Amino acid sequence: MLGHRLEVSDIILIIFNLRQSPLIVMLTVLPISRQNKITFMLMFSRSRVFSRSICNLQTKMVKYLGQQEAIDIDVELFNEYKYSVDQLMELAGLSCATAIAKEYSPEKLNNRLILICCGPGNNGGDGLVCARHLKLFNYSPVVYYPKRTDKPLYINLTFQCESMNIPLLSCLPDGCKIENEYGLIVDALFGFSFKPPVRLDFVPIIDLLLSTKVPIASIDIPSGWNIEQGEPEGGGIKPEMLISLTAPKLCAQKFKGKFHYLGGRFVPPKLQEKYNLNLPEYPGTECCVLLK
Ligand SMILES: NC(=O)C1=CN([C@@H]2O[C@H](COP(=O)(O)OP(=O)(O)OC[C@H]3O[C@@H](n4cnc5c(N)ncnc54)[C@H](O)[C@@H]3O)[C@@H](O)[C@H]2O)[C@H](O)CC1
Ligand SMILES: [K+]
Repeated sequence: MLGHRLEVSDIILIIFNLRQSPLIVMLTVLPISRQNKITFMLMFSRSRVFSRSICNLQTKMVKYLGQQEAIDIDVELFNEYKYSVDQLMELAGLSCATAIAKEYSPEKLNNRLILICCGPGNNGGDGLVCARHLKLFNYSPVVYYPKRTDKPLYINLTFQCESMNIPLLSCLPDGCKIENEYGLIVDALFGFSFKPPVRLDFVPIIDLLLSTKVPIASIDIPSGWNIEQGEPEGGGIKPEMLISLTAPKLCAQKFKGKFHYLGGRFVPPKLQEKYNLNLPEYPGTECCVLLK
């Protein structure tokens, strides 16, 4: 033990111990030889008290998922836990609308419009649900949904928006109109199944998100970002808000905007444990929680 060389990992362990143990703090100031001091610390760092402190630390850290892991959890929710897409999408979209309402009051938006940009997959579906709930919260959402899906779920979601007098734009408003009339853009273009680079038909809308000064709230993934690495080379969109769903994906570690929320409070405890998600506590009955 006395011959043990002090390595970086040991120093990190000792620092963690400082959080938990007055004994270690004492050791660092006691007038005993440096080598003995290190020996005591190393012994202690391998003790049960230490393991507990590391355990506490780990349970507090929410897990950031890789792309395949996010897909696996999704598949498991549907196949093993028998949820339907509609159920989860409704909860996901509601949590997005709720998080948005927490940070962007109608007064803060000067009662301006909210543009909801919806993509061809489930991320776009979350956007349609979010639009409907924002309308119920007394906002004025406008949907841009360029590549519609003809599955009944999407036909119904679109119909529900239309029947609530939410305008569905057939073409993208020009940049000037957006700056003047819109207070927020919701990016529901691509989620965790996105494979870069952005295909040609979505380049104009991504370009608009790249150049606009209107704040952007991205659902699950800032569209165009690599799910694991984050912003693409040459720069990507810079949302002010990110609402991660189920659990944040790795790219969320690179998010530098103001508000990072977690929504999609539907993961059964057994599934959370299986994937060590370490999800934060949702306050009371809230459907979203602020991570940063
Ligand atoms: N379990 C959950 O966490 C839930 C998440 N939800 C949301 O669903 C998305 C993931 O949905 P998915 O349909 O798998 O994929 P996307 O929405 O990301 O999009 C797929 C769609 O996009 C096209 N596409 C892919 N790459 C490109 C590209 N480079 N250029 C253009 N188009 C592209 C692809 O062809 C498909 O059409 C998740 O992020 C959450 O937002 C559920 O709502 C609830 C359960
Ligand atoms: K998105």
